[in-house]
Amino acid sequence: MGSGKEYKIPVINFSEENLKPGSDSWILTSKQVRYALEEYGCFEVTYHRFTLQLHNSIFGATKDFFDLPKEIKMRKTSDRPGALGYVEANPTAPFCKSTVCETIGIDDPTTIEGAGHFTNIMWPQGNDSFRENLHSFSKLVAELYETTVKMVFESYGVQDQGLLDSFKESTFHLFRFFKYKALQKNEVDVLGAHTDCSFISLLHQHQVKGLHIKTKDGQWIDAKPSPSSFLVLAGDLLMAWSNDRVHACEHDVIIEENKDRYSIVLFTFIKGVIHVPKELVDDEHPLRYKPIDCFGYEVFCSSKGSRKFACRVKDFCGI
Ligand SMILES: O=C(O)CCC(=O)C(=O)O
Ligand SMILES: [Fe+2]
Repeated sequence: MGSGKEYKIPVINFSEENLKPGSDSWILTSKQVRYALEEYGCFEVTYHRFTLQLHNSIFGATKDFFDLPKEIKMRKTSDRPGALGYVEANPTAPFCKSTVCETIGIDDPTTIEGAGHFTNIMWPQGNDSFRENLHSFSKLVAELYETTVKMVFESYGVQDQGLLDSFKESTFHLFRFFKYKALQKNEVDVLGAHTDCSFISLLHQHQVKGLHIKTKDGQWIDAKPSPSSFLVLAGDLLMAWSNDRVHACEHDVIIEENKDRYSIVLFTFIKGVIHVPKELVDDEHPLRYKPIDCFGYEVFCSSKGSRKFACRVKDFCGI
């Protein structure tokens, strides 16, 4: 089939040793990250600080949320333009084509205030364990994001520490829990192939498989769930920032099992405008994108009516 090449999503270990900036193993790991993002638009990352206990407690919290009555889940939690809170299976909705999926968006879960704000709306009487799980888990995933960004900057020779710091300070985190209700036998449910409009998305699945990744030459490969790893996916904004060096990862969720499937995604955006760094523009790679208003792009994507809109980022800000 295709080129006959056997594809496997690259696995990269963010061990303590590999994460010492400047060390040989840091440089090697950064090269692996860049290669994976350019060739696959994604990689699987194992992280020494991520324990089985954290995996179990965050999915416990996810289930607690979805067990709430629908009228509570539907409460408004954000005034941000373009924010989508609770979304239920609706094959005509731009965001959720699946017939069995429900999902909730949580703004800013890495701050105590953000985690507390969401928790208090859903549980006005308080739910300390939910708030704690949400906050500690999302902070850990944000560490993976920050390390990935630092490695990407360095591996492209973007040395401006001010630029890196301002990226870090202006990152906006949007967390999403997903539940796909168990299917009846012989049914198949599909979310719809798409790339994310984020800068980077970090995804974690619970037991039931479903995520598929499309390779550059059009083959689909399974991204199997693992309790100890995350998938790091390049979104449209990273592709644009890299002046098309990084490949935005096209993916889909296809469910074939008659068990509930849970997944969690941390979508990261940059508040404000980003531009292609000068280090990534040369004769071979002329500038392909105008400066990008990241939230404007998110609103543009959700207003398009379809997640399949081809190469949305080029329509939004391509040159
Ligand atoms: O449920 C999943 O595993 C992924 C969901 C997804 O790709 C998305 O919402 O962008
Ligand atoms: Fe996605």
